[in-house]
Amino acid sequence: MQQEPIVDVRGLNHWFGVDTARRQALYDISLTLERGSFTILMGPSGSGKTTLLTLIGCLRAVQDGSVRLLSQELNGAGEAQLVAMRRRLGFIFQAHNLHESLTAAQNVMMGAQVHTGVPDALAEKASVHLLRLVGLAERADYLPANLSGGQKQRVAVARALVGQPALLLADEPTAALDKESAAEVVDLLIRIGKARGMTVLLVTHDNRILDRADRILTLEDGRIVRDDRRAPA
Ligand SMILES: Nc1ncnc2c1ncn2[C@@H]1O[C@H](COP(=O)(O)OP(=O)(O)OP(=O)(O)O)[C@@H](O)[C@H]1O
Repeated sequence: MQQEPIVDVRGLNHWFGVDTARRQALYDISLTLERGSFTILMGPSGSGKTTLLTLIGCLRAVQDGSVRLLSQELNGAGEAQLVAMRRRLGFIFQAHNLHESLTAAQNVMMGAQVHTGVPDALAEKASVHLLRLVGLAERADYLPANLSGGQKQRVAVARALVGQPALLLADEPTAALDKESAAEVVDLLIRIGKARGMTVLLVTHDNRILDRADRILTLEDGRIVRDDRRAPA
């Protein structure tokens, strides 16, 4: 039996503003994301990438069309359902958004606690494991101020993964990184994503990482204008 996709978007439209200021940002978007796939969403500034990512990520309400996420319809979902769905996702943003007063391990632990309300001892164990996975076991007790940009983003990756999300949404996660750190972060996401069967949707302008995706979706003026797939490496 064919598994339902992790994300199934049909005929999605979205508008911002009211009255004469009302502007359509997305037009009739349809796409599916299969389990374990790594998809890059690219396109010029203002083309609607973040809007689409935030709709799929339950960070804004669906106005028109259908978004099915982990087999649940988001159009018409109440705030409580959206909050519950968000807990099942992982997010990484351009700014790592780490708490400066907490160590790397504590930042990752917070991710575990927000997601699952698991006991401290278990959350700590999971955090240590994740930091090892992203190559930062030695720096678990460092504050963010004492980590490089790439290391901070790797902590953010660990934090996003600690809740074992089925879907990871990343918005420009490599924009602030040098070439080597950007490649490291993307390779980590791919390696861990494949190992866990996690689906990744990554918004980027960063041409340096395009060749790593299974699939590249291109948005222009709120429409998907290209859908390039390549055989997994
Ligand atoms: N909160 C908002 N209020 C009004 N208009 C918005 C809002 N957010 C986005 N828009 C508009 O919707 C369109 C799509 O924006 P969006 O941020 O999704 O594009 P993007 O492709 O992610 O751009 P960038 O690469 O610059 O981040 C743009 O025209 C933008 O001005």
